[in-house]
Amino acid sequence: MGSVRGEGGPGGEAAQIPVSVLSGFLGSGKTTLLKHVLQNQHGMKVAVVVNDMAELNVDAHLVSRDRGHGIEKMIEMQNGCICCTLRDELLVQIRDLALSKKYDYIMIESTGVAEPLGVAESFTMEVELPETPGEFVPLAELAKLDCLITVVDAVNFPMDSTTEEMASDRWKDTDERDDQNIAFLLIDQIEFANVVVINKIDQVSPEAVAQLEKIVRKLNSKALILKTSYSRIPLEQVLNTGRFSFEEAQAAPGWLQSLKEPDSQKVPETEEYGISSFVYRRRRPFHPERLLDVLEKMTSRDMAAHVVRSKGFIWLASRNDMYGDLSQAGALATINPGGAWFACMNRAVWETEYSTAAVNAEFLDGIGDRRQEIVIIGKDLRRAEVEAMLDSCLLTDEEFALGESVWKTYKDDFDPWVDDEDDEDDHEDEHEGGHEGGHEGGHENGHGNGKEDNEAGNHRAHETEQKEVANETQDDGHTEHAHKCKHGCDHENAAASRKKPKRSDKEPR
Ligand SMILES: Nc1nc2c(ncn2[C@@H]2O[C@H](COP(=O)(O)OP(=O)(O)OP(=O)(O)O)[C@@H](O)[C@H]2O)c(=O)[nH]1
Repeated sequence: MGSVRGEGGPGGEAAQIPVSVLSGFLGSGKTTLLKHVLQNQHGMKVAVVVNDMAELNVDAHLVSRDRGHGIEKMIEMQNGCICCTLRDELLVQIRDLALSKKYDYIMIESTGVAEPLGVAESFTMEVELPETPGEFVPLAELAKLDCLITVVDAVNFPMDSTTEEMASDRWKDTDERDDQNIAFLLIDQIEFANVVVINKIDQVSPEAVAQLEKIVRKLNSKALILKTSYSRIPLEQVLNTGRFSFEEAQAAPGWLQSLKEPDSQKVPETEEYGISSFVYRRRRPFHPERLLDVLEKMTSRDMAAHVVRSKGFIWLASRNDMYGDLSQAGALATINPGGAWFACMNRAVWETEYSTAAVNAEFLDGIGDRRQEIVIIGKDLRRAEVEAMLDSCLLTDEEFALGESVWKTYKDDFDPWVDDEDDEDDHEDEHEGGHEGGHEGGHENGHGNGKEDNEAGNHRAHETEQKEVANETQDDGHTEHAHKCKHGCDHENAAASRKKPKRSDKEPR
């Protein structure tokens, strides 16, 4: 991929900086796509804006851990959504990135509840020029919206209540909309996209993928549709595509509607769809066996309807040296190896190389920086219930008093977190393969939402599955290096990550 800056190219005349915007429901694979792009683009200076609705920006942490793979600048925006409450801030950020003239491209990852229409509308707005206060220019003079990409989760998309006809007839019938129907958010995200990525096809049957493709096509007759595992898209389909057109956008129902509403009447998407979040923080390890049981419950059909997404950093009693990355999206949950706790490292190393104030602030006697820190996002979320479930996994006082030598003996059925040598081998494989090489090294719980019984069918049954798949060729033609690749980990070297994590690993999460 060449280094192309707007229409003028680097050093050329023009040059609004091109912008691609990633949307897609919670947990569909946006961060995975962003990382895939950053790791595989060559020579472009890419600035990324990562927006998370929760107060803790886990995505930004995961993306910045891959710094050095094409990412030049990371802007974190949390506690709101760039298509509504944070729109003004987004405008200023894009303006500043464009005016700096340091970057070739901007990629924006919006929250799972963002409406791409709202983000696109931002490009019709004006921004004040910082050096000449009072002078405004249209954002579109500085930055050019290149492409809106929506990632669709093939596992969790509610196909059981959706046929093509329903999608095109019933769902589009505004009379039938009720404010809290997330299905309509999914529809909006698909309808207003230039590229729709149907992701997680490794987890569903070819028939289910084909049906979902038909639904997407009914909803959006023009978009390019890509079908992927781990969001591995060809880069030229999402960067410098020239697919977004203001003329076409103007024809979309609801275009500029939100700009006409007075601010006082604007309802944030989180409220509109009944979605809320909280951060679960504790300073006790989880018992691995009890955590596995709870993850099974959280990914069950009933519970997944409420706990739509959880992600964050966990402390497993049986693995006291490293934190794990927990990620649950609807019916799927994984735990991947994260990095070393500071408490397990040579103090002289991190004291000289990392911000001691930030690290010291989270140190407690006996446990160091170890902790649970998990963002829970849900619809009509029953916080007390979820907290009680997770609390039941924490070691009791008696168990805690027994110490690490006993914790290590606990039954732990999560996949092993790989050793350094294996990790290096796997990453070599990945680079040779020319893609992110992305299978989870973690434990995965899969629940099919009961879809195996219906015509969408053949999702994985309610089961617990250890991923140990070797070099399996996927439908999209990629070879999947499965069992030990640490998807989402520091690609430089796990040894480095364990003994000396990057600064970003330990910046306040
Ligand atoms: N099995 C499988 N898992 C996937 C695939 N793509 C992504 N995942 C996993 O799904 C989880 C969510 O992926 P993310 O990329 O973080 O999703 P997201 O859309 O950025 O999530 P939010 O920002 O929280 O809305 C992670 O554990 C990913 O590793 C896929 O194609 N197949």
